[in-house]
Amino acid sequence: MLPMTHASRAPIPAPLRPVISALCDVAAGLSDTISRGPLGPALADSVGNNTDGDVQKALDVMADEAFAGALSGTGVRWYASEEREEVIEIDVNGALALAIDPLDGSSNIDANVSIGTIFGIQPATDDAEGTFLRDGNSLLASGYFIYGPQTALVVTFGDGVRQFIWDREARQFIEAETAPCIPDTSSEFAINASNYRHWPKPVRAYIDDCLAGAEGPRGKNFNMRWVASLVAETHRIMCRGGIFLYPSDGRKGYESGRLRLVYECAPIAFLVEQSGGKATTGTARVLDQVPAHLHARTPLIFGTADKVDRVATYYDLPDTEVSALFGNRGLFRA
Ligand SMILES: O=P(O)(O)OC[C@H]1O[C@](O)(COP(=O)(O)O)[C@@H](O)[C@@H]1O
Ligand SMILES: [Mg+2]
Ligand SMILES: [Mg+2]
Repeated sequence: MLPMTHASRAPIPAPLRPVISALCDVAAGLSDTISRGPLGPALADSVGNNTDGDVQKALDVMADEAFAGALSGTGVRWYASEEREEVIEIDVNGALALAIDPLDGSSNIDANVSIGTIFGIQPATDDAEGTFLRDGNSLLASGYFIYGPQTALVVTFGDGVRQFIWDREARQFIEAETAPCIPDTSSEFAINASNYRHWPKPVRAYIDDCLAGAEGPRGKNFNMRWVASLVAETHRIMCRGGIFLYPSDGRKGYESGRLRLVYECAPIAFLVEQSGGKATTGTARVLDQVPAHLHARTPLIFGTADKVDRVATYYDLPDTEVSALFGNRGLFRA
């Protein structure tokens, strides 16, 4: 089903309509299944491990198979999924490549907390894997479905961000007149604080300064959120600003953070930039990163532009300054 665009907005670019339509069909079905919770099939059961060693839940596999199975005839040649070791070919004549995190936030399936699907679409080359091992500047579109109190599609085609809400009665995604636009100011940060001891010093110093609130170098109070669903954190930040951090850390396997560049970070970075925000690794723009391999991870810091810029300044500070509790950091108050 093609989502219904708002009268005041441009049509969806013609070459992308079949694939967006297929993604919407699958997402609508997933939304129904997810919303039935314990009345439906067991979605949160562990069914194995993916190539990265992540535990796969039944819904991870169900979503991956549903998306892969819906793409014939949509112009998609290559399908790369977080849940599959290798790229698969859908249609030899297709001109598009789809990277997807079929089910994001799978630790929240059993808890009735918002989860989602993240995707990025780029032109296909003849090289299956090589198509995806390019920087994010080649993205034609990216977006996410959020399965929450509302099921919604938030998407960019490179010309701003658009939002389509799933109308359960009309059984149609209908475009809202307004799309989320990251505000310039916010006092919220999102990070999994249980990893504090593993973080790099600049991140620790940044969070120390937020936690110190009005009595610290920033001279103002902050609030913290952590949903553990990247789509839910992104949606909140798109709607009301703030910053999200999943840095690299000292744990084995987290040297480049947790989140995957191809399936999660680049698509989210494209949306965030199109919404007026910024997305970096802490020191470099996410969309300029070239994945070393299909499942490569990268640190991800995104949100309100000046907050993301501020984190970068902590990476530039001399070691003595980031190590000291507050040091002279009061010199750059909020
Ligand atoms: O459990 P942690 O380490 O806080 O990680 C939470 C992060 O992991 C993720 O769940 C990873 O995505 P998947 O659920 O697709 O593996 C993100 O949605 C979330 O931001
Ligand atoms: Mg994910
Ligand atoms: Mg996933």
